[in-house]
Amino acid sequence: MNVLEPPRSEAPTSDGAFAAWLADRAGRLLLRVRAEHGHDDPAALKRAGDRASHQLLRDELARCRSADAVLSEEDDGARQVWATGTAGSPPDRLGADRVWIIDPLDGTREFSEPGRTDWAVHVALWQRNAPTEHRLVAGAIALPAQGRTLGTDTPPPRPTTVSGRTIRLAASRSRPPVFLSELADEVGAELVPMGSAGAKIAAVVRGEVDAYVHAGGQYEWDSAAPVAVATATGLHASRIDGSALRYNEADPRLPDLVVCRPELAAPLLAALRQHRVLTPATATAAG
Ligand SMILES: Nc1ncnc2c1ncn2[C@@H]1O[C@H](COP(=O)(O)O)[C@@H](OP(=O)(O)O)[C@H]1O
Ligand SMILES: [Mg+2]
Repeated sequence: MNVLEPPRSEAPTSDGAFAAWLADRAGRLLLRVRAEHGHDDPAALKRAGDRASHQLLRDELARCRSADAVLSEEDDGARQVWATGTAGSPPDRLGADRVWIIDPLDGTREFSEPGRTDWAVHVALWQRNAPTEHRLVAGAIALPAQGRTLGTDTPPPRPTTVSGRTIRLAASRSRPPVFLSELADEVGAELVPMGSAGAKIAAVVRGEVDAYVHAGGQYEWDSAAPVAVATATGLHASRIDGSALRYNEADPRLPDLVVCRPELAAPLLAALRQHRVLTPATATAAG
């Protein structure tokens, strides 16, 4: 879906359309930041992109969804794990009924590299009374450099299965799990290195790859919106042990996941079972 930028006042009322509208707006801003800064100072470009997108998302959420809580990668203390005995008061989001889980710039590294299109903006809505285990009721992935936004308001159709060709398995280009090459050999897959969890899950949604497997570290904001879109499309999404992905937890770490065509879930999870025994799921090739 391509969303033309509407005037500020015309934020959609439905949460799904609002998520897509908001992610798209932040994406357009990031394109401007990238064009204005250039790539001479990648660290400064990353900082500028993170801040600009976070501020836009925060401002619009405060303006249009003021009663809801927010969990953003760029919030101070976002990575804090809350447990009984933790000093201070728990974050608002833990008592809220509706929480927007946002990653203002996923694939920050790729954003700072010229010509790369594998970076994204994630906007998801978690709702306490939702009927699913992940409780994500709306979400959108903006892929600004690809000129598209995928969202739950108009989920793309599930990609058709192409039989007889090699399975394509998307993997982090900078932090792939150590076991991934072996796993790919075992299931007869080729690895497709890519940046950004959102870009990789969007590639599964669009049928450009068949699966995405990650282990070794991530946070809720890295996968919430992409998982909302993937499951709305009918794809499988779980932890690599097959258990449910859960969001708005006291511990925001969500270190591993598998997103794939439904028919690949059983063989991939069976192969992953062996590797989880052999390799701690927290290990990555590059640390
Ligand atoms: N081992 C790890 N620990 C923490 N975060 C990780 C990680 N591996 C990947 N991620 C995060 O997951 C997102 C996708 O990573 P990758 O591009 O390597 O697939 C990135 O988000 P950000 O770009 O928002 O920081 C990255 O920081
Ligand atoms: Mg991220």
